[in-house]
Amino acid sequence: MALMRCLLPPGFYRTLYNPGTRCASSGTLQIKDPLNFWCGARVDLKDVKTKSEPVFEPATGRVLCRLQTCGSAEVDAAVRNASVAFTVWRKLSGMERARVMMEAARLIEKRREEIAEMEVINNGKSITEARLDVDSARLCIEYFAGQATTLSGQHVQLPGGSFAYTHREPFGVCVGIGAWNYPFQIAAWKSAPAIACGNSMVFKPSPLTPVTAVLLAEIYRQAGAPDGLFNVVQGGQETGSLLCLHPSVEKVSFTGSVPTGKKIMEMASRGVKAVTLELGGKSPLIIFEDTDLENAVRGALMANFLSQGQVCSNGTRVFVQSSIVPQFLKEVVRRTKAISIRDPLLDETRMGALVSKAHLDKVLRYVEQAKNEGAQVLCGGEPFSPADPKLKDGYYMTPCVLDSCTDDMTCVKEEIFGPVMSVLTFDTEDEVLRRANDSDLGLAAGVFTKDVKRAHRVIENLQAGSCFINNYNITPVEVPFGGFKASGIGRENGQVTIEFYSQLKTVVVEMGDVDSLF
Ligand SMILES: NC(=O)c1ccc[n+]([C@@H]2O[C@H](COP(=O)([O-])OP(=O)(O)OC[C@H]3O[C@@H](n4cnc5c(N)ncnc54)[C@H](O)[C@@H]3O)[C@@H](O)[C@H]2O)c1
Repeated sequence: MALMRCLLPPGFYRTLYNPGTRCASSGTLQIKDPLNFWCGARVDLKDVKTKSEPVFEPATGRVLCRLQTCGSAEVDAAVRNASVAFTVWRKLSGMERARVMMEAARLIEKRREEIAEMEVINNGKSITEARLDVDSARLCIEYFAGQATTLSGQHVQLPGGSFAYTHREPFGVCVGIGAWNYPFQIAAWKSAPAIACGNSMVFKPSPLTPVTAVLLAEIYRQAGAPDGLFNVVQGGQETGSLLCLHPSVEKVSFTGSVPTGKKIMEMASRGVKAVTLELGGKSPLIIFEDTDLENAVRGALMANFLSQGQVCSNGTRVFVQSSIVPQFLKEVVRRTKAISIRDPLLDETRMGALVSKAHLDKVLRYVEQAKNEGAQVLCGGEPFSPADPKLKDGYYMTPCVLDSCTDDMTCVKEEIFGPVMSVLTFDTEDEVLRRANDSDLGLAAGVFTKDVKRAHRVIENLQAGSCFINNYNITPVEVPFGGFKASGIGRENGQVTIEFYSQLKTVVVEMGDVDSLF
């Protein structure tokens, strides 16, 4: 196995993460920086005139490090490095690529706890969820390692013994741009299909959560990937734009909000580059009166409160059939009030901190606006200070259930991206379908009912890319994930994703003479 070839002198790393002294409590863990990575190593920009900005630990509000953001020279260096890696990587067989990917998956498993802890201190989610995110990243890399070995084309017989064949080729340098809610997982969900197909990647995490993508870069490198196969450049909008507009970039895969997705598409269109867009949602969850109420309540909680409600596919418009509304609300509120909000690094914590102070304030404003527009707060929706004094400056709020919601309210129309469930009542199937589809977004949807015919009929008529029957927010890596309407273009995970990270070449082979008209 190749050791990481560090092009920088020792001593560039400021605070070394030391598992020997690990103390799983917020406010104590240190991150290792710098966080940029290309040429097979972390790159320190401290001598380069570059912008820097603070990175916070949401659980405590403490500054974790200062982020060194990349300008055009750094983006260009990373893209050039990725171009060089591409020339090597594309020539490997699927089996050879798979071997590196499987080794990366093994290293992720070995470092699971460390990666999960880094995710927690940078994102604020509970360690239990962060571990599952790391597992999802590993599984995705394993899955696409398998896909790499099966990439194949089609043989088409033509008249006179002539024939054609097709095969899938990589694009070249792909750019990945990530959101802050699943930092490590997004980096894996984008890089795994990309490199399985023979591409290289330059990845830009959100500036709010820059810490863990670089761990993935180190892991790929340690697993034997060539220098430059997976690079990390840090920064915000400006760095992202430089990546999208770079002439050597062939494809952009983006996860984030709808307004940014539109800008990405516009920039990519200038170079007629392929795009994958994984954007926002305002998804409906429909609960019929014949449902198993216990499961429906569990489903509604999973659809709203994972990752402090900061999940794109969340079913935040919960439509409940009139006859079961009282029982449903009673049980949902009881369980929501019982959610344990504590230090996210503790195993027993079920809800941690929101990603930033600004985002917390935005979510709280949505709750205020909902009240002003006539919604009734059944529980939560307030800033929260956990008992532990070191968490007093963290970004916590109590999970909120809103009743008496109507379709025209802002909380029902806009993606809040926080722990806020809006409950709406309905009477008939036709009515709920019309209301559920009344959105520009179409990421996900769910239905709870014991009637199997109704379940399929409703799903068939829902305008959403990722649908669930009698469960919610289940995302196995074997299953494609992505949205309809303004929620996106393309898919992540599942076999079909190979099509979004490769291009089809057709070759026509003449076995006879050329039949010329001239
Ligand atoms: N569909 C999905 O799979 C999925 C998954 C996670 C999050 N999301 C969505 O992401 C959003 C929350 O994430 P966010 O706040 O980080 O989104 P965002 O759109 O603000 O930012 C996403 C990324 O884009 C970068 N960026 C911003 N402006 C850019 C520009 N002009 N050019 C290039 N890059 C630019 C940011 O730095 C960040 O890395 C929510 O809407 C959520 O639904 C979708």
